[in-house]
Amino acid sequence: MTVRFEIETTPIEGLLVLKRRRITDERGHISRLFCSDELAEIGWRGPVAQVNESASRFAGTVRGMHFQSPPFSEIKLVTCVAGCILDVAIDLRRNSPTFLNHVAVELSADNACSFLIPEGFAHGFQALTDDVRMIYAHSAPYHAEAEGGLSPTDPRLGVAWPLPVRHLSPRDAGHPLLDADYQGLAA
Ligand SMILES: Cc1cn([C@H]2C[C@H](O)[C@@H](COP(=O)(O)OP(=O)(O)O[C@H]3O[C@H](C)C(=O)[C@H](O)[C@H]3O)O2)c(=O)[nH]c1=O
Repeated sequence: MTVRFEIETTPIEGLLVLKRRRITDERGHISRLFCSDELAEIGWRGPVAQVNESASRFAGTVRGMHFQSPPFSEIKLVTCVAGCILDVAIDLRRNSPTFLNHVAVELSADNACSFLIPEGFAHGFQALTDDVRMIYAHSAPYHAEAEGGLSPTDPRLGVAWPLPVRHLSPRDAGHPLLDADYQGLAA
């Protein structure tokens, strides 16, 4: 039973939305971004290997769709601490009944929600406001050689970005479209 988070399931097994319970007083509030005890109950095995933060200056910016291949597959806990984004996770697990399906959730500083994304998923987001700030907890360290990416505008993925896609990095703009026999990631 989690105390610090309300857990919301999604149509994809293992992919969860965590709403942080805030402790408020006249000064403002405090909430827990990560809790190993509580997250162990819902799939986060092992330590936090790395925490990243990123800033996206302009609404419309899309970053993604990124993943690390085995043996560096990672669980991600994605949190928006300023502004608002549409966050998207795509199931790349080779034998999953929801293979290549995705879930999109709005994360914002105001709604206090984070996205818990298991191993075997690609992740990306679109900034819906200017001046978005993100915090990521990763269960595995960054390994550039294991990094992979899918095109965020691949029609086969069918992600409905709310705003015109802007400010893609050259790398993200260059991800190839999926070919018909794409097999996804092994467990
Ligand atoms: C993630 C990472 C990146 N880098 C280097 C690699 C590039 O030279 C540079 C920018 O990386 P990238 O363009 O992948 O950054 P984002 O597009 O913000 O990617 C991030 O946002 C998407 C949505 C994600 O899901 C990724 O997990 C996360 O990496 O930082 C590092 O040195 N260490 C790291 O841990």
